[in-house]
Amino acid sequence: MKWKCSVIQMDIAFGQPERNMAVAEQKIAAAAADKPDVIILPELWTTGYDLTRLDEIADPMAMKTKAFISKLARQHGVHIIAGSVAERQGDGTWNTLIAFDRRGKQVGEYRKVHLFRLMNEEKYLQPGEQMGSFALDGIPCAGVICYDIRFPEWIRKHVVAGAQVLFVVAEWPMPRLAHWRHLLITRAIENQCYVIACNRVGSDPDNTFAGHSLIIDPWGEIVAEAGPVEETLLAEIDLAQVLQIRKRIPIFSDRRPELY
Ligand SMILES: O=C(O)CCC(=O)C(=O)O
Repeated sequence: MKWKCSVIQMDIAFGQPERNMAVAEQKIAAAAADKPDVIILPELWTTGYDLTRLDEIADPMAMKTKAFISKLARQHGVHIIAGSVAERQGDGTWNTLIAFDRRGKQVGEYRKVHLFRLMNEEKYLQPGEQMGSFALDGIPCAGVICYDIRFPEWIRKHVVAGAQVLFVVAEWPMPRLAHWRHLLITRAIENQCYVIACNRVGSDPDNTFAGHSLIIDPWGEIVAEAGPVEETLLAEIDLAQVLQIRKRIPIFSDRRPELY
């Protein structure tokens, strides 16, 4: 099976969900003209890192964002990994990835497990406790968020559970661009999976973000890479490559987890 993937590397207006949703709607419609199978948005694309105003701007149970993305997925007949949104529930807020299939059915929901202290996430957000596994067209996938890629054991757990495609949504700052690229390439090689990573661009009051969204094959080769400004990255991936590479170097039969 082949998938055409559109990675929407967008700027995000700080703390302005209505405006960001209107921009995303236009970008999704423009991307849909190329008839992709999957569209992916970045982390916290409705609010950005406006953490001190989350009480006001987070989406209760992510209901509004879910209804909005479900409609767009159905309308354009495309799977949408709708980045992550600030999801309010009770007294807590989570940084939550949501995934919809091309019929508009929600197939995945993942609350960021590793909160990033350097950007004060732990002061304003609750950590998730569950894995981010889901399936699209019968292909096992996983979705993780930004800082999560620094935890190889967390990604490995998803791959051991079956994931062949790893979606990464991020607001990764420019000063650590080299880490972003090396970590993503390494996660693809060591897990023999596709990595489809969407980062934002632009700035907020504290950070400038790196862009450089990436599509990486299970051999670790870069299929497509964006630059540091807004763009929609489009590339086709051949999912058969995952099993071919896993057969050629059978790390999942050779690993010795009883010793680790
Ligand atoms: O790990 C990093 O350097 C960046 C992580 C990050 O920006 C995030 O998780 O939001």
